[in-house]
Amino acid sequence: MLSENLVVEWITSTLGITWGDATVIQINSHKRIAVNVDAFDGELHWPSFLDAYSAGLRAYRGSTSDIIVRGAKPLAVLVALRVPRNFPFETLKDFVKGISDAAQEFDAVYLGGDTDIVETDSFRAEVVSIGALHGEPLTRGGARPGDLVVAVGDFGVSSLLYDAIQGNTPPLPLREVIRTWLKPKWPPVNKWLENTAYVTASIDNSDGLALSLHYLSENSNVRIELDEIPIYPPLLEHYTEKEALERALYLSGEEYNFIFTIHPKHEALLDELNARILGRVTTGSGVFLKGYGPIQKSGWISGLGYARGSR
Ligand SMILES: Nc1ncnc2c1ncn2[C@@H]1O[C@H](COP(=O)(O)OP(=O)(O)OP(=O)(O)O)[C@@H](O)[C@H]1O
Ligand SMILES: Cc1ncc(C[n+]2csc(CCOP(=O)(O)O)c2C)c(N)n1
Ligand SMILES: [Mg+2]
Repeated sequence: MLSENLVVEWITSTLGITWGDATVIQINSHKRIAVNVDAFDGELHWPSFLDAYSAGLRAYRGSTSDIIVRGAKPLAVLVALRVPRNFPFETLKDFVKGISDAAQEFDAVYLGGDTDIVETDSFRAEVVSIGALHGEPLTRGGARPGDLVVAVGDFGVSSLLYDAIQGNTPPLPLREVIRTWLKPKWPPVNKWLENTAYVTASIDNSDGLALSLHYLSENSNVRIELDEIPIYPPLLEHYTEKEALERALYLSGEEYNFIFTIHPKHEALLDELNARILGRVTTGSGVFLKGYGPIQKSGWISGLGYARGSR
């Protein structure tokens, strides 16, 4: 049986592709662009509570998050669509408007794309996001001992939402949870782009907090020691503290929180970036939380669901 990590490990090692968020292309000695493609799949990324317009916003932001987290300013987007023949046209229009409006927030141009109409009932959009780099591109590999580990927003919204729609929680103000889930937890983007020179490493939380922290730790060859996790407060109302913590760590993908590292002499910037200190980078390996111990390398792996990662 196939899983994302099995396939991606084979492709990247066979073709010599560097594992990471968006890829960077050097245009000439002083110009670089960042490019990312991300699929928005009707089965995997479009839960029933999501209206078509919001799905379009998310499809754009899911792809564009990867270029912003590398320090690039969004410039343009291309979208390939695979649409079932019996798909409601109005729903499709709303989806495309969502993408277009999300791009407009950054003055990014919707340049073009491709459309296939198919007989099956599976909808899919591939979103290519292109951005301009004005400084050095950020990677997952630049964290150094002594740096602060920081993040924007709370973790675990997805876990609460998926449990609630399956009827596994007591009734909750779902609208509010969905609104929080829809918002990418990025720093104010202009402030972020002005200050990427002070950031040493970065990643966005698409596959869960624990996996994201392990990727930072492994790529930077450092140990991460955390003092606290910003848990989405409603989780603490519905689960025990340990359960809420583990949900935030291991079941928290698709939230797009920016997680990054920064030298402590730039701590004053954190307010402007809406970021909170979770802990510190030290020498060694692994990810640890005070009072909890080692954090497992576990999160969302396509094909396995929420599972332990090998990579
Ligand atoms: N089909 C593919 N061909 C070539 N490279 C791929 C393919 N699928 C994934 N990769 C590469 O593998 C790495 C991991 O991919 P993945 O999609 O998990 O990136 P990510 O940024 O972690 O994901 P997300 O879309 O959740 O933000 C990336 O460097 C990506 O470019
Ligand atoms: C029913 C249900 N359960 C769980 C999830 C969670 N989920 C789906 S894709 C993904 C990671 C981001 O995708 P990608 O890595 O492809 O960008 C996550 C966390 C869901 N959407 N629906
Ligand atoms: Mg990513």
